[in-house]
Amino acid sequence: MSLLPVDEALARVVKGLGPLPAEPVSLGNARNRVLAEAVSANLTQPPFDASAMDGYAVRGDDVKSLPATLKLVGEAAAGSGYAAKVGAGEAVRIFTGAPVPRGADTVVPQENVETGEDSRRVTIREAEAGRHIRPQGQDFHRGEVVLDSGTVIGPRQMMLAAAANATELRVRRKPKVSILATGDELVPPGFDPAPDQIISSVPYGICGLVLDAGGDAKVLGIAEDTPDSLASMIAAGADADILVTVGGASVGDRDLVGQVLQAEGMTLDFWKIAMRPGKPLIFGTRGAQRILGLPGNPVSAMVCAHVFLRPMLARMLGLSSREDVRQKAILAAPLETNGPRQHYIRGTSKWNDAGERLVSPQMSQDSALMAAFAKADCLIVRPPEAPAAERGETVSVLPLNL
Ligand SMILES: Nc1nc2c(c(=O)[nH]1)N[C@H]1C(S)=C(S)[C@@H](COP(=O)(O)OP(=O)(O)OC[C@H]3O[C@@H](n4cnc5c(N)ncnc54)[C@H](O)[C@@H]3O)O[C@H]1N2
Ligand code: MOO
Repeated sequence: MSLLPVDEALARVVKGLGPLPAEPVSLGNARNRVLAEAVSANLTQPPFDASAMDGYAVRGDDVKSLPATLKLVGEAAAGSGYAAKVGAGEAVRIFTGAPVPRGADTVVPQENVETGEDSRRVTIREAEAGRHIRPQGQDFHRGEVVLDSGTVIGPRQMMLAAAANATELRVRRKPKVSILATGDELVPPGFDPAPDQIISSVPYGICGLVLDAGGDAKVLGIAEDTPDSLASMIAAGADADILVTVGGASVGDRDLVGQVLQAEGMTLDFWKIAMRPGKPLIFGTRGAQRILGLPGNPVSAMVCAHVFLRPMLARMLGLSSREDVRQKAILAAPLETNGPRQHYIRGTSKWNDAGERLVSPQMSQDSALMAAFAKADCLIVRPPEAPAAERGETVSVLPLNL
């Protein structure tokens, strides 16, 4: 029986997933959240015609012929403007950010002005009428949409929202992902493993990926390889939007996850796909909950999370554009003919002078190798039965450092 192709599996995994409801968040906590509603400016910026230089505010008409000696009538500083109107033959000392006083239409930088012994007069040496003023509303106007719904809030967007005086934003609720490891050989990080035990590392990788993708991650712990232990831990993940299990997905006598998930109410959608690594992937639903049963091999689990879990989270956050971020790269070493499964080959890249990505497949593609995987920067995506590829050929890669 031929295995389910990756693209079809992906379509089934994201089917019916849409943006989660909106919730408020204070601006200081908004980093990496996704706007559920557009942000409109609550004020106009700059709120007044502002000086862009330290210098003198004058009337353009008065500096048509230079040098021009003008009467110094006052001062406009940032935060305290000059209340009166600048008249003919007058200049006002002004600082960057200060409101340009009425009557003036030009700021002359102080480098172009001479101040003599008489502190009531200044001589303008060089000037360009109309220069060095930031007009009111040059950045944005009150009521203008400054950030669209669906925008990911980064540092620049936080600054803009603050400038627009929006102190609370409406963002998508974070998708809740609970992560359950399974296997009698596993102990949590920080414990002393017995000779036949290893550290449960995969949940931390999945946790990091979920946080990076804008979700909320909860590591549930480690279930033993018994139906009872699995069932009670699966119950602990009932409130998650997505329950992720790690391990026990294959065909071994202790690989119980698929059966127990179904006994606990999961409707199985698929189990096993044409993917390498990641063949034993399980996917099903339990009410509104999505369940992803990842293979235990660390690289298999993480590659499946990149290919399936990230797009699920993107959909729930209203970020469909993040689903396929494949890029072109040039092979720096040849590749063999591919088998029947879509192969995600771990690769490392260099960039040539033309800015092209040159990718080398890592020596070993064993799906248990975490140290090599941590050094990889992309996955070379090889379709099923792809013919052998020569050095210099163009391939498609999925960047890992998203
Ligand atoms: N006879 C067959 N054997 C296997 C097949 C197969 O088709 N026929 N498929 C292989 C493939 S491909 C994969 S991938 C693995 C997946 O197996 P499971 O999902 O059942 O995973 P486990 O057996 O539980 O573990 C595999 C491996 O990963 C380690 N592991 C598990 N959980 C963690 C964790 N939380 N942190 C770190 N490492 C973990 C576990 O100790 C094993 O070494 O099956 C192949 N076998
Ligand atoms: O599919 Mo397994 O994930 O090849 O190692």
